[in-house]
Amino acid sequence: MGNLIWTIAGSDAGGGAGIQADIKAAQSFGVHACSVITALTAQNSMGVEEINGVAIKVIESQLDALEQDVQPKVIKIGMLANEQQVEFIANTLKRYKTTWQTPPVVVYDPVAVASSGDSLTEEDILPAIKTHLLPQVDVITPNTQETQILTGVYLIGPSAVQDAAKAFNELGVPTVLIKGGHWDYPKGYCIDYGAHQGEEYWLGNKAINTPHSHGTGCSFASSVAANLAKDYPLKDAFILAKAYINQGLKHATRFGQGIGPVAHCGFPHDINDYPEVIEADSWLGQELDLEMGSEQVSARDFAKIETRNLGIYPVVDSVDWIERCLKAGIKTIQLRIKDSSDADLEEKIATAITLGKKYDARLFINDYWQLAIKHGAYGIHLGQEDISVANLAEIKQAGIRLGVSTHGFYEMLRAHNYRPSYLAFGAIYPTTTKDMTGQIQGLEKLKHFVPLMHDYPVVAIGGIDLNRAEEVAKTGVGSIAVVRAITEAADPEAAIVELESVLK
Ligand SMILES: Cc1ncc(COP(=O)(O)OP(=O)(O)O)c(N)n1
Ligand SMILES: Cc1ncsc1CCOP(=O)(O)O
Ligand SMILES: [Mg+2]
Repeated sequence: MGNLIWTIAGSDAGGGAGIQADIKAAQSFGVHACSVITALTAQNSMGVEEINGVAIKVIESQLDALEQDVQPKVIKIGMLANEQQVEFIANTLKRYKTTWQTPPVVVYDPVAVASSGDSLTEEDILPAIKTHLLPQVDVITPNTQETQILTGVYLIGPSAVQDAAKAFNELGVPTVLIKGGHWDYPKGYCIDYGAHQGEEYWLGNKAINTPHSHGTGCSFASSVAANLAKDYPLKDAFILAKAYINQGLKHATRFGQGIGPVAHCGFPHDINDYPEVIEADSWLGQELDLEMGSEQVSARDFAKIETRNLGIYPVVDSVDWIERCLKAGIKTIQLRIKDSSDADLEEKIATAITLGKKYDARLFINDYWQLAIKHGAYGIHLGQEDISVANLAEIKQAGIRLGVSTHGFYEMLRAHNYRPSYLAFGAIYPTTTKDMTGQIQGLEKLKHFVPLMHDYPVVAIGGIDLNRAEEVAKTGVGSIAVVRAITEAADPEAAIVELESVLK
């Protein structure tokens, strides 16, 4: 069931962490949280006074009541008070994973110590966590201290962080998100590390200087859980969780006499709250010793486009279509030829560029950036894989605009590193034009993407036809790229007029 998670965690009487934080974080992302309470902690902003673990039969009855009603896609685990609870939850998760039609994804925040420094367990539960619980966990979100305690790896540098993630893999957890809030490497920065399905992600930003950080761990893990429940890919859930915490730390205030709680302010809509996707060619990448791809020649700040509203943007595969659309008044267009063995490729590209100039239009060449530079194109459109291998410095030096494809929040921020001329976002809907399996973004993500990236011209692409154009236009997007809505229209010229009128 989407848009719903279970959180199995402790109650914080102070209202800043535990179940209370979990519910607020999930709610901020539009996700409902069912709550199974493992302990009633007596704590306030100054410390933990009592833990009060809940009896197993009471935990069991909460779980049974929920199981009879709703089976979530994601279960978030937080504080477990004693060894008995760890074993019981581990066995229960094992049963869910083997008997439910869709096994739940388990996100575990290994809460052992509160931000006040006080222990949050009644006894030493470490051996039970390692033996019983971790093999049932899919995603773990430890901080520096929890990583060191659980793996025995001391985080002295980036390679130690990678080693710790591998140690978690060996303990049975496939996906690891290590939070660097207390790591302070490089000095003054907060770097988080993710390892998932053979991919690695480093996210970073300047540390936010506030003492009021109570509940960040719970809120981070619940944000990850909520966004996974929405079927967002792990890397997007990771980005959103970090942006959510940054936003919350910036707005955090004190309520009592001690450490105040992280604030819960809804979906993070300010790009300044988002971390940098750290790549090898950046200053942070060098500090972390990340390896540069051998072919990569990077650059940023590409030529600007004179407007943010690129209008209806046909993406077509022939010179004939280019000419037909330009004659019909189109001002932004792309030549997308996917057959690189086409004998007349260069001639087609050169002719399309000449036509673009004749009709005073913004003509982008997809993929063939060398030919586009050679023939003086207005712009080049590249995919995420292409920006790792294309010579971006040459494109920039030629003064040619660069459009970049993005599929989700992680790729959005990766593209933002290069400050391209526009950002494309898609596929918004399923399409038969290109295999976009697992990359359908939907309208809700576009609604967030447009205000976040308001400094760029934004192009929505994928499965958009006349019927859908209106809801897409309502997101405020300045351009809609289409293939079939024009090339398969009974009357392409009329389709162009109708699409343009919806976007205006
Ligand atoms: C406007 C626009 N947006 C996205 C794409 C897709 O480009 P890319 O990711 O390079 O994939 P291919 O088009 O090469 O299959 C696009 N072409 N135009
Ligand atoms: C090239 C491309 N990139 C993302 S979706 C897409 C195809 C869009 O085609 P259509 O408008 O026919 O769905
Ligand atoms: Mg391409």
